[in-house]
Amino acid sequence: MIRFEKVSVTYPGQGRPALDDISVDIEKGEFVFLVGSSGSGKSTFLYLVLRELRATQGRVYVAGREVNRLASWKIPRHRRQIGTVFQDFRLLQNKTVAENVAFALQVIGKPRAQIAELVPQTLDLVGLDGKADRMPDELSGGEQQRVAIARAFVNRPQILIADEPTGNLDPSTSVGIMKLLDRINRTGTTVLMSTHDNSIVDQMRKRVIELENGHLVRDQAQGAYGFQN
Ligand SMILES: Nc1ncnc2c1ncn2[C@@H]1O[C@H](COP(=O)(O)OP(=O)(O)OP(=O)(O)O)[C@@H](O)[C@H]1O
Repeated sequence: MIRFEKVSVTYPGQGRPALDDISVDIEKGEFVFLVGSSGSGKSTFLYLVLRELRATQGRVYVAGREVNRLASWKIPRHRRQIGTVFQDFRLLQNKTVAENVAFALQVIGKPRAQIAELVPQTLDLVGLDGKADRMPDELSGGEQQRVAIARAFVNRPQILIADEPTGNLDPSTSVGIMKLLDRINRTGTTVLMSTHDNSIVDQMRKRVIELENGHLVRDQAQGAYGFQN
């Protein structure tokens, strides 16, 4: 589903590459944690998948397409198959919960009847039934993140990218968010999540890819946050 072949990225004016000769293969339906200290290259990795950024060298394939070579008019369609969730939720503050989720479908031209069906269904899935008419600032952080996940998932993307999704949440709320991401993964969605949260990585025991100064230093099935034999 996601394949990096000898990928390097050097930002303009930087001597040292942010990613250096990364090769990795992520299969459809996998759940992968991307870990590493600040500046190790995690966001750069995610930006490549989204084609927010192009590799300086090497090839990035997403769902069978080499994204570096995508014509610019094809990029929106490419991004449509990837749902994204961020640490800071990024909800539209002047729209209700249901409107935030519906908006993701409106911008891609989904018919009204389909939106009316998918939005409540997805709010139900993320545990927000009954909160459809609330405004984002009337919700807890965990609930806001659930809205963001509903918005990312409502179009049933093949891939869900979560960049530090629990970074602003307390530990017990984070556990609920992880259960939800796990449930989404079980529907067949490939989940790629960057995190600094060692207890979550240790609890989930999923594949762990660790970056250090732009190098891939560990790729371990059912791994922990720090290396353990
Ligand atoms: N737009 C940019 N221009 C120049 N250098 C950049 C740019 N974005 C990132 N970098 C550099 O690339 C390296 C990797 O950064 P990246 O943001 O991918 O790390 P990260 O692992 O996501 O860090 P964090 O955990 O703090 O989000 C760092 O050395 C960073 O300073």
